[in-house]
Amino acid sequence: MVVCTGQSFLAPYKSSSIPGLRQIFLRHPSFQATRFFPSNCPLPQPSFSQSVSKQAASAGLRLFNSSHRPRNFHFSKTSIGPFAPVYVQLSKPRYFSQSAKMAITSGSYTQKHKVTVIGSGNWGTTVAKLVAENTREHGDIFEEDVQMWVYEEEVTLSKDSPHYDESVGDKPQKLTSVINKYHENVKYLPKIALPTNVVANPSLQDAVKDSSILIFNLPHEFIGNVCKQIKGHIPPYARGISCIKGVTVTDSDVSLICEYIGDALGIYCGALSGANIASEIANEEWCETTIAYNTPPVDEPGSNGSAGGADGTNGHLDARGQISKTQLTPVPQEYPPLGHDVMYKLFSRPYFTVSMVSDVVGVSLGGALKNIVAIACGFVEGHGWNMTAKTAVMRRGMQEIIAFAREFFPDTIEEKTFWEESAGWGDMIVSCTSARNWRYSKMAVERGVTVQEIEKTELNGQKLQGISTTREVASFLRARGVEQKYPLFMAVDGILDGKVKVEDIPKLFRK
Ligand SMILES: NC(=O)C1=CN([C@@H]2O[C@H](COP(=O)(O)OP(=O)(O)OC[C@H]3O[C@@H](n4cnc5c(N)ncnc54)[C@H](O)[C@@H]3O)[C@@H](O)[C@H]2O)C=CC1
Ligand SMILES: O=C(CO)COP(=O)(O)O
Repeated sequence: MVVCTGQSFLAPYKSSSIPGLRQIFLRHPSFQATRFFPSNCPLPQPSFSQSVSKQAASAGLRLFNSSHRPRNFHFSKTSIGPFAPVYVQLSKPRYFSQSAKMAITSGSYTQKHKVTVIGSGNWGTTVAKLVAENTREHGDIFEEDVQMWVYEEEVTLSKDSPHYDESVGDKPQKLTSVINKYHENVKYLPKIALPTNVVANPSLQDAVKDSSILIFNLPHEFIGNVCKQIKGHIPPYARGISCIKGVTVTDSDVSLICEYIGDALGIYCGALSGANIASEIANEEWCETTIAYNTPPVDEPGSNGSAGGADGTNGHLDARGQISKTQLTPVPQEYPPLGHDVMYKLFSRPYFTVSMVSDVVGVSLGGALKNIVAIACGFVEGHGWNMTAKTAVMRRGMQEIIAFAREFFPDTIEEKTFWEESAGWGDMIVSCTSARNWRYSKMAVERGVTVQEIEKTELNGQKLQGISTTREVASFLRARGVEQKYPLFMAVDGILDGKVKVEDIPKLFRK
């Protein structure tokens, strides 16, 4: 970590002093936001950019807005004075660098990361499986066993189940006992063998105890209650990844699930989202995903936990580019440093290609809002229209997702995430052609019943996130008086309510 002040901040970065340094990236929200500059700042906002550009040129460095940075490159965050973060790109991504590998494999860390997956539905169990394969493979970084918290329920194994036991008969059994005995989640991910180091645990507090990495993977409507239960039972330095597709709204505000988790628990939490159908990935069919993780400055190697902002915070920015209210406790130095390289090792599998980025807004909103569009596609197809109508819905839907991101996260949104990442168009396409929200809303229209009824009768406990997300987003937009800007989102809400007909959708777009 290099912290510099005033106009001379580029000097330590000269290529001669840091081998491999060629480019510097400024993270634009902070760059533009005068609030990060104290009143005695010698660099007034308008001239700041020019001044920095000139210095960069004279130092032989290229200077970019951070939204232009290439994919898959690691950026370490440092500060211009105590105010604005800067991303410094070394010529190689860090998780490919020899020194980083050596540091992790040399046995210099006395602690390993313990990993807990919170949730065990269709996707939760699939992620527990792939993560457990990796904790086995990277025994130098992670504890081998992966805890998987299971919302306990009873299941009955039928006579044709390979696990049917005459002595138990058709007596109900606890789902956790069945998972731990047969290494299969017979209810939410049947017929998939789980690694034996996935340990199903019905106690949330016991499952998260001492875990430095928490993977949140359950329907978004349950996250509030789960956070309440685990608050105070996790290490203060824990870090999270949310695989949840949804948002949290009140009438006045919308927040990303990963931010909601971070604020509720006092930790940093990133987001994983992509074109990911759990059953296909569980069968090890190839797919891609996107992980957005903004390594907090306190976790940067060499920061010694003291990457302080001007106001006594530890320099971490929230999803709107403002200094976060959450005061983070650094991951202790006894653990391998928790940044892109470790997260990559935890999730990447030969059949699960991971792209690491730092745009938590794009990744989270893409994953949440495409579920509304998937429901619209199901309605349209159930009505009897085909690919051209669905394409119109997808295009309109993506327009509304981007409009939403621009309206509510104007300082931080990196629109290229929607175009270039699996969490953007990739997820839109798969969700509108083969995922549950699409499939079951199509079925609802075909059968002339509501999607809510189909969820109850056909999904065996699984949830359609698109129903609640549509409701929440529509009510938020209405409360803000901006619903006319989002005709497709509002139409889906109207159809769910029985107030709008599917065949009326095209009328919404006539000028
Ligand atoms: N299934 C998939 O292919 C994918 C799902 N996702 C996302 O992953 C998240 C989790 O979804 P799935 O794993 O598919 O879940 P699911 O829909 O398969 O299962 C529902 C889960 O909710 C749990 N549950 C029920 N009542 C509960 C309560 N009161 N408190 C806590 N948990 C309760 C059930 O035990 C079960 O584990 C969602 O946000 C979804 O959008 C993301 C990518 C792929
Ligand atoms: O998010 C998903 C695909 O990327 C899964 O969506 P469903 O919840 O509609 O199955």
